[in-house]
Amino acid sequence: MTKKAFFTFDRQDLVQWLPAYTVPQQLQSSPLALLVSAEEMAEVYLPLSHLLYLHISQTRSSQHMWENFFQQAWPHSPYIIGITGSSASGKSTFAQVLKELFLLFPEQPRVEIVSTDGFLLPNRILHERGILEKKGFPKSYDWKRFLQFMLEMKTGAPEAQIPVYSHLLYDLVPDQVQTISQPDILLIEGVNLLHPQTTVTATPIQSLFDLLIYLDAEEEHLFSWFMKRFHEFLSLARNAPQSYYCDLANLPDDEAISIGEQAWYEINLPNLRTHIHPQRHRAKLIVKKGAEHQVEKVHWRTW
Ligand SMILES: Nc1ncnc2c1ncn2[C@@H]1O[C@H](COP(=O)(O)OP(=O)(O)OP(=O)(O)O)[C@@H](O)[C@H]1O
Ligand SMILES: CC(C)(CO)[C@@H](O)C(=O)NCCC(=O)O
Repeated sequence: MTKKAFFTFDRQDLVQWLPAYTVPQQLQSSPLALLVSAEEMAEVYLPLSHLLYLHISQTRSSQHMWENFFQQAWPHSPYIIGITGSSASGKSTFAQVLKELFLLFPEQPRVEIVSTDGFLLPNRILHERGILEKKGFPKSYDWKRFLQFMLEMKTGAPEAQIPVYSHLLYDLVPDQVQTISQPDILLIEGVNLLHPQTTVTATPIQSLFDLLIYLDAEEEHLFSWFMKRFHEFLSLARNAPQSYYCDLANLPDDEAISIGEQAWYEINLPNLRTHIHPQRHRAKLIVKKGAEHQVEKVHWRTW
């Protein structure tokens, strides 16, 4: 990484971003408190949310300036944050933590989370195209539909309906949609948000984000987080016969584990190495996590 292109902060630097902080009561009683400690909230996530608050406020004021200049009301458009990184890097958890913190902003914004998993092509089509083993690779998504959704959001559509993916079904959920109605802040999480996509859509998807965040971690940690979650899916599947993981849950442990490892080494790790990690410098904010998910360093792109 070129040093001049990024400001780098160690974890202990982050507290300086807030004049005074305590973990608000609401957060201590939230289900997320089981995952993210009060210390991590106070030392990392509150300072980060303050940084984002400033960025969001600055974007809003510049919008107001242009409204005055053009004498035109801007369409209702959410501030859109992309959260990207490897499978199991903690994107959905990170998005939920940010959402809880954003809800504490004085403006009380409406906040929604969307996963690009909903824009994966259904297994049937992945199978027809012979790319079921490439799930999560750029070519496994319907980017045109994703772009259409982003444009609807940015141009003030009253609501948009998008497909829903289930890890447990390992496919899109039939006849289920997520309805998004004019949020003020939209968090979008997915593995391949930084990939240029230039062959698929004329507009690069990155141009529709106000800020892109990359969650970075060593491969060995990502692998262990992936396997831990794989075990969680197996235990959930034991009582869910419709789950993709149900058959795996009934296999001897070592066979099930080797199927999980195969998904990591043959799909997610090649995706990380080929498409995801090499693009990380295109993010505005890179958050480096250590073995226990604790944030260790933060990089802010200066251009
Ligand atoms: N800050 C955190 N502290 C503790 N555990 C965490 C944290 N963030 C994520 N995890 C755990 O790591 C695993 C992966 O997290 P998560 O599901 O958020 O990842 P993801 O990047 O959204 O994955 P995918 O893209 O594959 O859906 C989960 O078991 C989650 O509980
Ligand atoms: C759905 C994605 C791409 C991202 O959430 C990923 O977690 C996934 O399912 N990858 C395919 C390989 C596997 O983990 O089974």
